[in-house]
Amino acid sequence: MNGELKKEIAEKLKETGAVRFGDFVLSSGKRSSIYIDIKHACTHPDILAMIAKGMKELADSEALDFQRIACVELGGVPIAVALSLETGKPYAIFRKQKKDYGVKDDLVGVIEKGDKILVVEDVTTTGSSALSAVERVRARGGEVEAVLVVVDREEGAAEAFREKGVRLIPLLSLGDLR
Ligand SMILES: O=P(O)(O)OC[C@H]1O[C@H](OP(=O)(O)OP(=O)(O)O)[C@H](O)[C@@H]1O
Ligand SMILES: O=C(O)c1cc(=O)[nH]c(=O)[nH]1
Repeated sequence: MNGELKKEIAEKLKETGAVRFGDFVLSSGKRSSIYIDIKHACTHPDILAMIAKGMKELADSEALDFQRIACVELGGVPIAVALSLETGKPYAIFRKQKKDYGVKDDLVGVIEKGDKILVVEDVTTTGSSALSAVERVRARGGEVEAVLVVVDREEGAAEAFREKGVRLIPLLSLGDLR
């Protein structure tokens, strides 16, 4: 991704109040004095469009080869949808929990055996949420090409993915937003 776009995204995130300071409990149970609210930022169409453009540029510059995009609800959803529009590639969403009515599945969309999948996520801290997508893609016979994340907090996710043989590619790191 070009350096200008990266800077522009970081500035926009700060301007819209996506970088919050306080006392936060994170999804993993860890505490933090900073919280990056990409879900909120993505409600602004100009920021969402920039994120999608940045992810497409990053995927192109890393020569990522994929047929589909996948994510876990909720944070990954607007990103997967926007990147799908930007690339023309279909997306799939893993529910946090399987529904016990209707189609009774944990997947919205399609993942075929042998498909190369790009997993997208809003924020990685431990990486646990995005890893659940990696595991579920693999369980369906898909191959994870990489995980693209808007902000990696650099708190262990890259190592966790490396152990699973997956590359974590961040648009931004926490340090870019302080
Ligand atoms: O890398 P991790 O330690 O898994 O933390 C990051 C995850 O936590 C947040 O989601 P959250 O669990 O708050 O759920 P939500 O998307 O439904 O708000 C965030 O959107 C990531 O998905
Ligand atoms: O780890 C988390 O839950 C988390 C951290 C953060 O900065 N932003 C977010 O949406 N989730």
